[in-house]
Order: sequence, then C-alpha cells, then structure tokens
Amino acid sequence: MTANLNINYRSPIPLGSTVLIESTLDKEEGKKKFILCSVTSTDGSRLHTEATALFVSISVSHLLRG
Ligand SMILES: CCCCCCCC(=O)SCCNC(=O)CCNC(=O)[C@H](O)C(C)(C)COP(=O)(O)OP(=O)(O)OC[C@H]1O[C@@H](n2cnc3c(N)ncnc32)[C@H](O)[C@@H]1OP(=O)(O)O
Repeated sequence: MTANLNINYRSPIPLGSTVLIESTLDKEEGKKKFILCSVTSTDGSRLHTEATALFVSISVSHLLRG
C-alpha cells in the first residue's frame, strides 16, 4: 500500500516522446519498502522526473477495515 509518494518534475516531457522509466528498491525495513524512480530521455541525457515512494505491506483485513 502506498504510504508516501514524492514527485519532482524537473523538465517537461514533449508530447509523443518515448521515455525511460527506472525504478529500484532503495531499502527494505520490515514491512516498509523504499522505492526510487526516475523518468529520463531514452539516452539518459535529460532528467524529466524523480520520485521516491514508501510502500507498506498490509494484510487483507487492513483493506476490509476501510
Ligand atoms: C493516475 C492514477 C494515480 C494513482 C496514484 C496511486 C495512488 C495510490 O497509491 S492509492 C493508495 C493510497 N494509499 C492509501 O490509501 C494508504 C492509506 N494509509 C494506510 O492505509 C495506512 O496508513 C498504511 C497502510 C500506509 C500504514 O498503516 P499501518 O499498516 O497501520 O502501518 P503503521 O504502523 O502506521 O506504519 C508502519 C510503518 O510505516 C511508517 N509509515 C506509515 N506511513 C508513513 C508515511 N506516510 N511516511 C513515512 N512513514 C510512514 C510508520 O512510521 C511505521 O514505521 P516503523 O515500522 O518503522 O515504526
């Protein structure tokens, strides 16, 4: 489940362009997973977007609790 999501938009993405999206597991602490993500031009020369996210593992009962 997404607990936190931060997105920095560094440069616009031209309409119709192809981009490279990379995401990696930065670290894992118990039920917390910290993810890094970037969106760049396909040759990697232009950074469009950087993001970090925290995902927390949940049980099905967490969803049912609402
Ligand atoms: C175009 C479409 C775009 C779609 C965008 C996608 C949008 C989505 O992802 S939709 C989902 C949005 N997310 C939600 O609705 C989640 C709502 N929140 C929750 O359900 C709960 O707060 C949940 C599951 C994240 C955490 O609850 P719970 O399982 O009880 O864990 P809890 O005990 O509070 O915290 C666990 C650990 O995470 C940490 N933690 C929890 N939330 C955060 C947070 N926001 N920031 C930092 N740390 C956090 C706690 O500090 C704790 O750390 P530690 O174990 O070291 O003490």
